[in-house]
Amino acid sequence: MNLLSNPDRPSEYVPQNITVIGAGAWGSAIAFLLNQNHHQVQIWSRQSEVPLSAMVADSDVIISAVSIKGVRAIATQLQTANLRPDVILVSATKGLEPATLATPSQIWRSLLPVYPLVVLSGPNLSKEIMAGQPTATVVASEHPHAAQLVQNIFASRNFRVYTNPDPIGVELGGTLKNVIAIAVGACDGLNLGTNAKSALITRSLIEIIRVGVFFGAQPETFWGLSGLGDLLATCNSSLSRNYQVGYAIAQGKSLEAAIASTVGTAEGVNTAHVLMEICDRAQISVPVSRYVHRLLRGEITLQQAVEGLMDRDLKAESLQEHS
Ligand SMILES: NC(=O)C1=CN([C@@H]2O[C@H](COP(=O)(O)OP(=O)(O)OC[C@H]3O[C@@H](n4cnc5c(N)ncnc54)[C@H](O)[C@@H]3O)[C@@H](O)[C@H]2O)C=CC1
Ligand SMILES: O=C(CO)COP(=O)(O)O
Repeated sequence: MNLLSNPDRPSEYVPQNITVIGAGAWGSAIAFLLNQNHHQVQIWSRQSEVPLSAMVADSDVIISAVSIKGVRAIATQLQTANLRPDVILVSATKGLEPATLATPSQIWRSLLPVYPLVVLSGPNLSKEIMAGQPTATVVASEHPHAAQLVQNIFASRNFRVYTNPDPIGVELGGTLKNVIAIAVGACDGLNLGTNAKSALITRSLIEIIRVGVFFGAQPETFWGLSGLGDLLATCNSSLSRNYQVGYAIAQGKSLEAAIASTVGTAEGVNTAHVLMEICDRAQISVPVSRYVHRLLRGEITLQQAVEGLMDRDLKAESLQEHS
């Protein structure tokens, strides 16, 4: 595929020096997309022999695609690196930090506040991207020029990129749907049917929006690719690791066995615990996520979770619920 044949690409576009941090499934897919667009791409991982600080010295763009447990360590290393003054940072992680309850972008902003930060999130199952299947994503930033630059470096015939001015909303859409994918995987594993699955996804979107609004996000962001879009992708695909964990639990596996049988990181397990701490403190009603959390902690069985959700008080279909 020829990058220059993309009619949307501005004429002043030039290939960039890009470092991708993280050589897991997502970092590899990101590097694959950028290589297809003829950028100078290097991947850094904990196994690399070159120190991260040396590798990023000439980078125009640095993209972090590590799991949440690595984000703070990576950002801390970059604090003392000799970064280009105009470097753009991109966060592609979907998770929440247990110790601080922070999102990845909040960690990046707190440690490296002077550089423009872009959040990349959307319905982006890495295996489909690696297979060249058509995909869309969102790049969100408070710095429109940075979002546009990242849009341009990624955009291709197979990868359509939208900008968005609500980074926290875009980030939370991708992060919180992982908890719901565990619920929907369990729903499918129990063969509860399409009505149940549809109800779970739809009611979950409302609770995701409640949390998003608490973080200062725009509700309409969650109707887009990084909210509803990623919910649909992750809850409808056995490629999703989070879905796989829920499905395996419904097959009778313990959480430990479900995680062990899943290749790669299922962030939703950790996210469920952190999310509950946030929602308990802020009194946000997230019934589906709460049942997932209790299930993962072994406090209830899957059958009790299903019954508990169906037995809740009758109410209006409202976003405003606070109980
Ligand atoms: N695989 C996918 O389809 C997508 C994944 N994501 C998100 O990207 C993140 C990474 O996911 P995957 O690559 O799929 O997981 P993975 O399990 O395949 O890879 C995780 C990566 O994080 C690195 N890492 C973990 N802990 C670290 C630490 N303490 N210090 C430095 N590096 C560390 C690992 O070395 C590895 O490179 C997750 O937050 C995930 O939710 C987002 C979109 C799509
Ligand atoms: O975020 C993803 C797709 O957008 C990947 O989902 P899993 O982490 O559940 O595999």
